[in-house]
Amino acid sequence: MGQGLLKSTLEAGCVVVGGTCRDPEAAALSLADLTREGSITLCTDMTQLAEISDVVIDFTHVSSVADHARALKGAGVAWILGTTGLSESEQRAVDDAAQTIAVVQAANFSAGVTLMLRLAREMGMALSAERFDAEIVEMHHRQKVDAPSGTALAIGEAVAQGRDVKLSDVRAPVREGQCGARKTGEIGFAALRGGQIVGEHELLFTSATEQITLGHRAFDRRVFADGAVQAAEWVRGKIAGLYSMEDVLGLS
Ligand SMILES: NC(=O)C1=CN([C@@H]2O[C@H](COP(=O)(O)OP(=O)(O)OC[C@H]3O[C@@H](n4cnc5c(N)ncnc54)[C@H](OP(=O)(O)O)[C@@H]3O)[C@@H](O)[C@H]2O)C=CC1
Ligand SMILES: O=C(O)C1=N[C@H](C(=O)O)C[C@H](O)C1
Repeated sequence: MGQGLLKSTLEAGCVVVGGTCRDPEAAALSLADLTREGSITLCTDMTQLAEISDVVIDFTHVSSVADHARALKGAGVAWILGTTGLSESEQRAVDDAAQTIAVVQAANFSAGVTLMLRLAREMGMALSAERFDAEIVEMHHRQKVDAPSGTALAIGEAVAQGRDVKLSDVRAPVREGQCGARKTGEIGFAALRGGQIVGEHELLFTSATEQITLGHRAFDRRVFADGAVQAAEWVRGKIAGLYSMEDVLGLS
């Protein structure tokens, strides 16, 4: 995502002042085609990057989230956060930072998935848990490190919200072996991995007599990068708070 974000940001006419990397030499080489030598500052920590930035776009790894929250909150810099797979305590660090700075957090920055979340909420509201079993299937590239995807979990949250329950109370455990019959009201997840699949999500509501599905397929990772840059342009001048891609697209 780093390279795609750099391309999208430059094409949008924003000034890219720098980025973080664990190995500046390797990063400089891989970015050589995209930047003039010395035109961006490669920082080894977020505090350094925050000092020179108005907005930071962050698609990295969960292990960095708490540090990034501290650094950006300390510097008063807006944060566009796309990293997925956060634990409850990492999410608390994000929520805490959002008391001081503007944060746009989305598990998926595409307009299609943003709309899908709204539709999933409405379907959850309309299709009762007693009659319709809700299941979510996602497919991604072989390098993805977290499962289910952040998007799949966000879809699950949206269905649960529509049904006025907490996802943590109804999330089905991973099925394997003698796992027993499906419980009424459960929301189940299945994650498939292979090749270079960009990101596919399907929400299925199945009753005894019919099935309705809602799906999204991303063809190019560019869709996430462009959405994140749109969020970065939108967030400038916003007061502290936790915003979503629905806010950015004016759907909230
Ligand atoms: N919200 C959305 O729309 C989308 C979200 N994502 C999410 O963004 C994140 C990044 O995805 P992707 O770019 O594919 O992942 P990669 O593994 O390709 O890249 C992760 C980057 O994070 C950096 N990094 C910083 N700290 C760590 C660490 N402790 N361990 C590993 N890497 C670290 C690495 O930098 P370096 O090695 O250079 O030091 C690396 O370049 C994931 O959480 C993914 O799910 C992805 C696509 C869309
Ligand atoms: O890691 C990815 O690639 C993606 N991650 C996000 C997720 O976990 O939902 C968004 C998108 O599906 C691609």
